[in-house]
Amino acid sequence: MSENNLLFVGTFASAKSLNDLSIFGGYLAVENGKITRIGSAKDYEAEQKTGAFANFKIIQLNEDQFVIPGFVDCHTHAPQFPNIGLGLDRPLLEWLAKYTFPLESRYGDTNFAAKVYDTVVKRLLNNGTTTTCYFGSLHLNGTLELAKSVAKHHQRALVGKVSMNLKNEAGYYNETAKELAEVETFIKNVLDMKNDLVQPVITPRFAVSCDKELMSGLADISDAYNCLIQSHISENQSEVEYVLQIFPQCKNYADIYDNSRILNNRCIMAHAIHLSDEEIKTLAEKGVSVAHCPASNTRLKSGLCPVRKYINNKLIVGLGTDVSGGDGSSILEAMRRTMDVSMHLELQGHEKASLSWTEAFYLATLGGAKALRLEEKIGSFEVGKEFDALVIDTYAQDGPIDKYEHSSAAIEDRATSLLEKFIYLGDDRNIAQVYVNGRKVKNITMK
Ligand SMILES: Nc1nc2[nH]cnc2c(=O)[nH]1
Ligand SMILES: [Zn+2]
Repeated sequence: MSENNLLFVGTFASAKSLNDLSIFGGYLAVENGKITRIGSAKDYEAEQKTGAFANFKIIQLNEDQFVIPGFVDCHTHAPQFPNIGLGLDRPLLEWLAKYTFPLESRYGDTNFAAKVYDTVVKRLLNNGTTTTCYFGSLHLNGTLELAKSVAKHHQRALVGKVSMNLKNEAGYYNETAKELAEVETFIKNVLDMKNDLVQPVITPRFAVSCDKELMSGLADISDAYNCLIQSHISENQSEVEYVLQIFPQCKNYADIYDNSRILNNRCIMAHAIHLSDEEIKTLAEKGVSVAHCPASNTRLKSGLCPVRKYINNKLIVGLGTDVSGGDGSSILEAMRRTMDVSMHLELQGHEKASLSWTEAFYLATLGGAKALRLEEKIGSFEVGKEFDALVIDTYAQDGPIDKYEHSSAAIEDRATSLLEKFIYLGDDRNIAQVYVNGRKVKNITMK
């Protein structure tokens, strides 16, 4: 029996598209990290008898347990985790100046960075986030510590060294030539790690912190290394007004980035709350994806992001926690906030704006994988994809979900109800096992 060959037997749920939730009972085989076979319960019985699975470690789930794809967090700030749940009394630009830049400035200290980042990565894996797209800080070596923590704990991630060259009160920025050189060194260092799970992402913070020269230089580096590029757009009304003042030649916020050549199908933009129809069209045409961060958008009083409208306009959308603007690091929580914000929009008169729990589940998994251009590898259960997955134990001991004898007779499909309950009520106590590329990175002993 090989530890590299795993055979899960039980119930599997994954979203194949926004409107196609697939739930089936049967088996799923993993060899060297990849899904190699999927079959029905009947196939399993038959093949088992032939000894076809003799070389597999069998993980037999009970009727209250099921397997789902790992969660994808398309946007969070690792260095801001010490501030999680603190300082949420100011809107964006004041919040950055008062709380965020002073904290991020400390990550020149690599010991401090290593300690914080280890805690961050462990917390996210415990929450079932198998893939994260991270903002680090301005510091080259500090952010390399983040890449090292990710590799050490076997998470899948995109890691970005933040770029800023415009002055701020905290003195937290770099001169342009130094910044461009450091970004290139950062990329080379991450690529030299030769870790298939970790890739660099170019990270101009936003147009308040970066001029056109820096952003165009970063666009060139992104093209040269075929790297993804991430930033923030149109999060807060005062931010939008300010950037239009400092880029008077640009007709709107998207135009600023377009002029710097950073809008393309390798680009992920966080927030995108206050976009005009023209900007939505530009982002969709360029193939830009949006990281929707509902917790942060509420806590920093930024606004209600019209996700349904974006999906209808063919924008690719994934979910982000955006710590520490966001007050939680769990994608389960982000799914619920997504449902709430979309319902608040509907209650305000935006027709059919609300997103269902199955749609939120899609955004948290395959939607996020698409947003990060990882859909060929992860996000759903298909033969050939890498096995990033969570084993869910619905009624875990001391967990948040109680088992009742009777629930609504209208809910016929037991497996679907278990997933629905987990999405509305579950937390990390229900996430019994976490796998990244077939390797177990969390294990709670199950009944
Ligand atoms: N929410 C959020 N928005 C930003 N815009 C620029 N930087 C940040 C940040 O750190 N957090
Ligand atoms: Zn952010």
